[in-house]
Amino acid sequence: MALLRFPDTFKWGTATAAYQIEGAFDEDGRLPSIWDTFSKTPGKVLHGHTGDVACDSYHRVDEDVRLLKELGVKMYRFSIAWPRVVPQGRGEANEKGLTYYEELVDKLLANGIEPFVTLYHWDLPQSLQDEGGWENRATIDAFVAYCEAVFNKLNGKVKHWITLNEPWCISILSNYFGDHAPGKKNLQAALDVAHHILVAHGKTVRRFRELGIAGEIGYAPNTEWREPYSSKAEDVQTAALRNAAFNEWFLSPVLKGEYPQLAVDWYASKGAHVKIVPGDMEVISEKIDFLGINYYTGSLVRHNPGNDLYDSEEIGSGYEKTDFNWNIYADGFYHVLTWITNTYGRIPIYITENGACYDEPANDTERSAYLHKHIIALHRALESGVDLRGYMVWSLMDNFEWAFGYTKRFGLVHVDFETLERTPKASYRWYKQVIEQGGIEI
Ligand SMILES: N=NNCCOCCOc1ccc(-c2cn(C[C@@H]3NC[C@@H](O)[C@H]3O)nn2)cc1
Repeated sequence: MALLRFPDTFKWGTATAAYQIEGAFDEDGRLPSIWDTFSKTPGKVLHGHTGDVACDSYHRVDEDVRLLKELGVKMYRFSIAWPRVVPQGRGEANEKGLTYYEELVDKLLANGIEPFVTLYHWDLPQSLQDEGGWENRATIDAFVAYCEAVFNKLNGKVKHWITLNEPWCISILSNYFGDHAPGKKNLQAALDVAHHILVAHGKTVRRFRELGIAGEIGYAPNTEWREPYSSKAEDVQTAALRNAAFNEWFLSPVLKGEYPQLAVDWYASKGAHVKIVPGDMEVISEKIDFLGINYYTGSLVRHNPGNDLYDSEEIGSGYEKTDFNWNIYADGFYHVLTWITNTYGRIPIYITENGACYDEPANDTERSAYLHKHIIALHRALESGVDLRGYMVWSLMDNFEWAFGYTKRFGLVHVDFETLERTPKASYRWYKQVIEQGGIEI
């Protein structure tokens, strides 16, 4: 057996998000988010599950920090709930909300764990949604003001900041497919949301620099990798379109100041357009310090007119799948990372999410096998010149997996949602060893 070692500077971590783990949905001044509304709307979330209690992490900071310490991670990515910090969405900040996060950060630092903060992980204050949410450009400045309140509270303690998590999910999944909050099914609305969150990202980066906040700022798009089923022109074109619409749509505006023309033209053929105000693209492409990349899956695709928004069909057969019914496609991880570097130039990259859903604890060796495959792909990318700085497993613990509620388990730690008891899984022990040895056996 050989050890695939990562550089000593490479940071191993894990990740969670506020609405998925905190609970305490109405405590200490928190007001509803769009996910409180969505999860309480019949038929939106499996079994009517909500984030009211979740993993009760709001009340179990010491227990969760202990799990992180024992795991041996050097960084922990979590998100800050806007509805706790500025409950009305704009206006007065809630000191109890800010203090909760300061205490969490202090406990992480006291345990030698670097906090990696996500400012927006989907929990938009409902009061802003009542005014149009991200479809309304006014929400952009509300977001910048919320971020400024957090920057000022945690400046000097938090050194890595992420503006948005998975802009594709925030915009397309939530406003075209309607699977996530607020559950709209309108392509123009989805493109409006996508553009406004990108402007909000850029304005926040600009404010971060103006305020002279310590540390680095980036953002975390989710990526997938689509390969053409055949060398037929229509299949090659379809794969290019899927990669443009999923990956480039949220990378090119930030890293090149332009939308991918292939997808712009495709959406125009569907009657949808990006409403760019002069100056927007310069704001969106305000230089970032690092890129967070989330990767889970990919597939072959082929041309299939009318099958979906992109006249495409994903080929699922022939791949092992996780319990999320996603292909296990580790080569796609290598391809997307090298493609990013070749397309946009060398930029520091943290893997801000990679992980697998296996619902039965007995299948947890499958989770370790998934991680093993993807860490090999990561090492290949590193060896190929990708500037990889760290890797965070999604997720530290089983949690509220959005429209699937508590039925889909991504955690290294099992959570009994009746008792809230945490139990490290075999994959927790496997990952602990990876961290200790700084790499994996092959
Ligand atoms: N109605 N038709 N729908 C068709 C459209 O579905 C096609 C694809 O849908 C998707 C795509 C991607 C996801 C997803 C989930 N995670 C895991 C979370 N990441 C952030 C963190 O919070 C984790 O929980 N990352 N990505 C979900 C659904």
